[in-house]
Amino acid sequence: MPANVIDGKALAQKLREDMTEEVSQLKAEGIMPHLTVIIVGDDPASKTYVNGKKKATHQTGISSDVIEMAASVSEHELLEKITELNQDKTVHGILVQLPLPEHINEQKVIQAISPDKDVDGFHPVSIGKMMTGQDTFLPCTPYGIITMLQSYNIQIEGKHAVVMGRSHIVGKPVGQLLLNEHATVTYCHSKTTNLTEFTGNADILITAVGKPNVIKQEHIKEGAVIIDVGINRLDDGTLTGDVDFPSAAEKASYITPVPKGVGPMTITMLLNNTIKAAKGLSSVAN
Ligand SMILES: Nc1nc2c(c(=O)[nH]1)N[C@@H](CN(C=O)c1ccc(C(=O)N[C@@H](CCC(=O)O)C(=O)O)cc1)CN2
Repeated sequence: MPANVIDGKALAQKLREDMTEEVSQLKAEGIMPHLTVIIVGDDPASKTYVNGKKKATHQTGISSDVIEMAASVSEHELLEKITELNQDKTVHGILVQLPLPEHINEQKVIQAISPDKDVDGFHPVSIGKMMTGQDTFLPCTPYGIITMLQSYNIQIEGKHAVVMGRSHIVGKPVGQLLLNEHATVTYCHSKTTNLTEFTGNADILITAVGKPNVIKQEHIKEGAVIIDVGINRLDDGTLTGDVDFPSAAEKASYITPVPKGVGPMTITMLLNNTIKAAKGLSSVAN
């Protein structure tokens, strides 16, 4: 039987409708959630994602602004801007779009953001809290993946989840969140040998490697849940994931498409985190 397709776009839409309600309630209480996004340089993909964030906040009633900095900006200048935003009580969430130019130390920048405003969930304080199962901002793409699985009533507990990729943004945190939900987690990466031994054993397979169509039907287990985080733009301009969708869909039980799978959930969870930040700040103020 062909797989059920997990419709990330529709789920994101539904969640955003609920968030719009919540934002209007917050506004009625005198709280105006505000997100500030910093983009450095003019990478076209980053610009698209930042525009998506701006549009999504606007549609949900969250106020936002985008600070554009030249690719030549110094690390010091960027850190100063973050310090200024940390002190600004009208700003609830701060996000620095990644990647940054090579002369800027990404970790230093992430660590400069106040953990109270870390809506990306990348600060070591947020990561430490996530690892110890405490309430915190969760990284948006991994959080979106868990939300998708839960919304489709896909069992995580006791399942073997295999994560391909070990980036700070997706691979590592999604494995931790799956572990928090009581999955048995295996990480695979570029140095893993006998990769198909692992992928073929996965009840839940998360691919975040950025290589078009590397996972095919023969690499997966019958009935597996396939979550494709890859966003690969082909020469003809079309987007494709890490998974060969048509062949894998014949064998999987659930599968996410690219586009309109995991992608729309990333920005949705950012909205969720911004609302959470706004609520947190209000309780501090009261
Ligand atoms: N500070 C951050 N930087 C980056 C993050 C992040 O979470 N925080 N993640 C990615 C990029 N990203 C958000 O920033 C992102 C990626 C993909 C999508 C998305 O909706 N994709 C669509 C396709 C869009 C297209 O046509 O290009 C989909 O898959 O349907 C949203 C956000 C790296 N940087």
